[in-house]
Amino acid sequence: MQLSPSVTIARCESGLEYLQVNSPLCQARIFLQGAQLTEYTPANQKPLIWVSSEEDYQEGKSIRGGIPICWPWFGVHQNPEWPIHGVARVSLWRAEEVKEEQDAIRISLSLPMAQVDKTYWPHNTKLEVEYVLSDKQLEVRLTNTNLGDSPVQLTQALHSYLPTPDITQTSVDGLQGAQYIEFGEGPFEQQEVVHFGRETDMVYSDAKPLQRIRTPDGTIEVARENSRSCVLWNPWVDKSQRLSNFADDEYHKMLCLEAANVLDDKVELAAQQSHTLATIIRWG
Ligand SMILES: O=P(O)(O)OC[C@H]1O[C@H](O)[C@H](O)[C@@H](O)[C@@H]1O
Repeated sequence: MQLSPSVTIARCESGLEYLQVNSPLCQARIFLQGAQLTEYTPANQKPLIWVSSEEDYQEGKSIRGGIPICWPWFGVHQNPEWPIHGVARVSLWRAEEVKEEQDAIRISLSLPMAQVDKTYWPHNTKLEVEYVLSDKQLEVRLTNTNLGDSPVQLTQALHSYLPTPDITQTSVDGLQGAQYIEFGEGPFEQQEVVHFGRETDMVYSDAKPLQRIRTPDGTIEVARENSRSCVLWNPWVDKSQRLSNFADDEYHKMLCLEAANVLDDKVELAAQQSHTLATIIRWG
């Protein structure tokens, strides 16, 4: 079904629905499950988003790649039985609006709260995401609004999977000076540009709002708004073997740099207040 001149809605083999953008500005794909973007390629440039070759797009299962939306908690909940990274990434979102402007396509989706089990999220809030897709950059804006009368707290992340032709020749600049915890230890201070040679799972607090990832294919810039924390992840050899929908050697070809609100940077919403977490990703 055609939604606008450049945006159609279609279904993949396993049955999941997605919005497909085929525009002179870019190519992109956003699944309704999780409101998860799995493709963004600006015109005449290389893809900026990575998805596993083993992904089979099953209902109720998180897609390995793209930008999973982790909400209303990031990582393992204090009740370890609850799903890691919350429930938004496996819930069915609703497409709200597609707007084509001269230099960008705006797509917004919302998560109907009826989709969310009240055990996990008993609060009266609204959750929306807007994708702004141009020929230069991808912008993702995740807005929480507290519709209730009492304050609400949450943690969250835009868990961006980014491509590299070779992780051993990839580095991340712009985290120097930030504190991080890793595998439950720390805080440590990031002294240098980050290189990859082992499992990496760093949760940074108070990181600068822009990082540059240098890969043999070029520099990827990842900026954040209303986010002091971010997560840098590569599963390396052993964890790759344990991950769902992930080939054993795929850690060579990806990394995640995730715009987050975690640790001391959790979102605290007073009654009727809104907060927008954003990440902006582009070739530098
Ligand atoms: O396998 P998932 O539930 O998608 O989680 C994938 C990864 O997400 C984040 O980056 C966490 O920091 C990692 O510890 C976790 O392994």
